[in-house]
Amino acid sequence: MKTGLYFGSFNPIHIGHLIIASHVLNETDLDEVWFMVSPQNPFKPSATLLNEYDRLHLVRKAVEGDIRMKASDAEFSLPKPSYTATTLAFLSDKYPSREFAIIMGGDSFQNLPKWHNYTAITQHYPIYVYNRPGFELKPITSANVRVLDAPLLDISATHIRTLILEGKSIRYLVPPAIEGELTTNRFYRTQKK
Ligand SMILES: Nc1ncnc2c1ncn2[C@@H]1O[C@H](COP(=O)(O)OP(=O)(O)OP(=O)(O)O)[C@@H](O)[C@H]1O
Ligand SMILES: O=C(O)c1ccc[n+]([C@@H]2O[C@H](COP(=O)([O-])O)[C@@H](O)[C@H]2O)c1
Repeated sequence: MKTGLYFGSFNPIHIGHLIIASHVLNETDLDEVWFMVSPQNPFKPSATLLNEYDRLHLVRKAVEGDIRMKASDAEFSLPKPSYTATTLAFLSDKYPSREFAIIMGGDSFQNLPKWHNYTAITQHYPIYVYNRPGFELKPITSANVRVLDAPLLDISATHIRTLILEGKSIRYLVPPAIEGELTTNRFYRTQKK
């Protein structure tokens, strides 16, 4: 079984994430994708971050009915901030018969050499990179990288949060199942200090 691990804050999940996951499943030999919801990215401020249980719930809703995808809370019980190398060691230990690969956008890939223990990641796990507008892909020699040939998607969670704050529509940017949840629960309606 080959599992693609898609790490992210998913604050909130959007159709960019889902299109990327589906593209990877269609075009590679990965059998499934796990969305790894990170409680706290070591590099990102937490001011705009919805609590991890709400973000996990939105990811679950977004992938409901697609048997190729699942939401994981594995990082919830690991130390914070969420260091990917730590999570990978934990998962490889817990699931010895699974083969893991990593899926990430060009913005994350560009920063990879600054990540905690990054050579443990690049030496042991293949990385599927999905280009992102505005980010140049510089090769990392130690890594087993496959750049996906796919259209660029100029969609970000930051833009979605701004639209919500301004009272504008986010229709088509998130799956319908979570658009209703975001509205009902008034998520991202107020700017946290
Ligand atoms: N439009 C996109 N194209 C390619 N990769 C993307 C896209 N959106 C997100 N990703 C990738 O998905 C992963 C998780 O991203 P994340 O949850 O931070 O979404 P985001 O839209 O970048 O959020 P934010 O705007 O809050 O920084 C990262 O590897 C990121 O590079
Ligand atoms: O391990 C690290 O040092 C590290 C540094 C920066 C980001 N990450 C992880 O990369 C993922 C992408 O984060 P984000 O917030 O851009 O969605 C998320 O799972 C972070 O925990 C991990």
